[in-house]
Amino acid sequence: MALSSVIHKDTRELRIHESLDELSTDLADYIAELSESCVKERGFFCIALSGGSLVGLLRKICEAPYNKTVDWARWHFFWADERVVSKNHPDSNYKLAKDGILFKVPVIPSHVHSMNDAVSAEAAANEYEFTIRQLVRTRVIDVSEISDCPKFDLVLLGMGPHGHVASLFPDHDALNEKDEWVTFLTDSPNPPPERITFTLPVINSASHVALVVTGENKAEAVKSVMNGAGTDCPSLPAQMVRPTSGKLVWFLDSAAASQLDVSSSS
Ligand SMILES: O=C(O)[C@H](O)[C@@H](O)[C@H](O)[C@H](O)COP(=O)(O)O
Repeated sequence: MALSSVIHKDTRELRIHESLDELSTDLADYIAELSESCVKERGFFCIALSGGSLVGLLRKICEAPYNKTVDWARWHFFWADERVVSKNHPDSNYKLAKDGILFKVPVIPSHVHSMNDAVSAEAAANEYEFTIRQLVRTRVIDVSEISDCPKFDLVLLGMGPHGHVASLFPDHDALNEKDEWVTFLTDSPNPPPERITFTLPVINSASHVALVVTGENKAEAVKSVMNGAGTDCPSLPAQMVRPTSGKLVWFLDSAAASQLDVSSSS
């Protein structure tokens, strides 16, 4: 598989691909390797998904050889964010993952930790945090040595054209949430207005975070994030994603990377 270029920007790794097919294969390789090492080390692989184009780019991990070689029975699925709609609604991130991934590979139904769609956003957020707390207590989910936050093995995020990640939008109060692991919003600038989301402390406590960003309309935000200094940048939530002790990888296509200076590529 031809990896177009790998760039290191301080602690971030950028993997830039000429085609979406290459990107999807590299993403599958990356996740399969991570799953293997986490299962060997801890017996589980805890992965949190977001919505959007990311899910389509996970298609290769559902195909040969990964559909047979990955130890799916050890996977636990979570959502980094969810829209407050019923699970069979076209806007549901659970439905997106169910149709795009969960139907295609041998997952264990009790390992699929989706959010409750039958209660209010607030109740569903509280319930989800409670579920995560139980799984931290039993060490299905690892715990951060630095905070008492859950340490997901992998949090997969997309990024909106204005730099939002999960359901953390530019200049929104949810970016300031330091105590809760899961929060909710009723005024999302993108429809639907009600959403549930991991908070930044949880995202930044993960042992691996991958941002999967494609398309020309993301190029400017990608450039701003890469050139921005510091993480105190509520106008650009993606810049606030900097795992405390974990690894951060950006999977980009050449359109999303088109405004970057790639002269330092290796
Ligand atoms: O439910 C959501 O809205 C998503 O989790 C959101 O954070 C998404 O990942 C970005 O908006 C990027 O989406 P695209 O890749 O489709 O642009």
